[in-house]
Amino acid sequence: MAAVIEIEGLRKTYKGLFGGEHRALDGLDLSVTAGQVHGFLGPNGSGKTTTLRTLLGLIRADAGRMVLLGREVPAALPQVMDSIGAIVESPQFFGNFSGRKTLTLLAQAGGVPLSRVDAVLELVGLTDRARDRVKGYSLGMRQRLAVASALLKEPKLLILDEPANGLDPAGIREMRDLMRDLAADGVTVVLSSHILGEVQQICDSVTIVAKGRAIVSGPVEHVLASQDRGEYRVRVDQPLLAAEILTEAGAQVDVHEDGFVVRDLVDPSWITRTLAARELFVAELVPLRPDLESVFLTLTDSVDQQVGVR
Ligand SMILES: Nc1ncnc2c1ncn2[C@@H]1O[C@H](COP(=O)(O)OP(=O)(O)OP(=O)(O)O)[C@@H](O)[C@H]1O
Repeated sequence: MAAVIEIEGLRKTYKGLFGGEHRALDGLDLSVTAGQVHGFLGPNGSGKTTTLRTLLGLIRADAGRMVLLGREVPAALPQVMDSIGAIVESPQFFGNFSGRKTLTLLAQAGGVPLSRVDAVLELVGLTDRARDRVKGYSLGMRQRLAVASALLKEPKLLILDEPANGLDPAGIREMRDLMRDLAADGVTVVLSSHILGEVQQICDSVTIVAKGRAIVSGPVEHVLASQDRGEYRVRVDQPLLAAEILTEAGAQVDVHEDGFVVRDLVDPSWITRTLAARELFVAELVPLRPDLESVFLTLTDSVDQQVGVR
């Protein structure tokens, strides 16, 4: 599959008013394949917005290479911009205009056929409220109106900075369904977020950034598998004795208040066999699979520690 976004070695240092410097991007790499929903994740201040703004030509990088839809940018931005919809800052709408009027004005200004207005209203699920004034819209509806405005040009690539910010669970669910529908229609979606549970459900692939660098990237299941430590939580009568037996037999065991966890295990049946041989019978054996949140915290913490010891 062709890459829709390709970024290599992106660097950006902000210069402060009094001669200070802040390195926001420190050689960042990012690759997004066509037709995917890609999560661009990182803690606050890790460089997500700076990356997206640089990609869209809103700020200038110090170094690095960026390719958008097969064209080198920023040089080719005028040629590719019509194929890209982006929301990198909360768009401001006139509260007294209706959703339809807002989109109609934007369509006219952008030379987009007016038939697109009803199409995008339908896509984002705002048809029923299209005649209402925007000032009566919920935050979720305003977000959907913003997405509708970004979809007017029928973009091949949609870039959204924190689309779920400030939304309640129902709003987040609507946004998630919308992203999936767009991807099913062939639109590549890149969204930055730190609502990781949602990202895990929406995204096909992710890039996790910390301190201006990508620390892991790939399909969600690969990223999760890469951090799988083969852990199993065991519940059994006499947990302390059981933990001792397994440790003596060579297992890595962490004892907790409510039982124990065996790590780095390939075959969980080894636990049941080993304990049964000593007349201890396992009541529960639960694989502990990492989720995106635990992977994110482990990886970004380890970057913090590396920077701390430098
Ligand atoms: N215009 C600016 N001038 C100086 N420093 C800036 C500027 N914009 C961003 N920064 C700094 O650059 C770093 C990266 O910021 P950026 O907004 O790209 O991070 P982010 O990952 O999008 O964070 P968040 O999740 O909080 O939006 C931060 O330390 C931020 O304070």
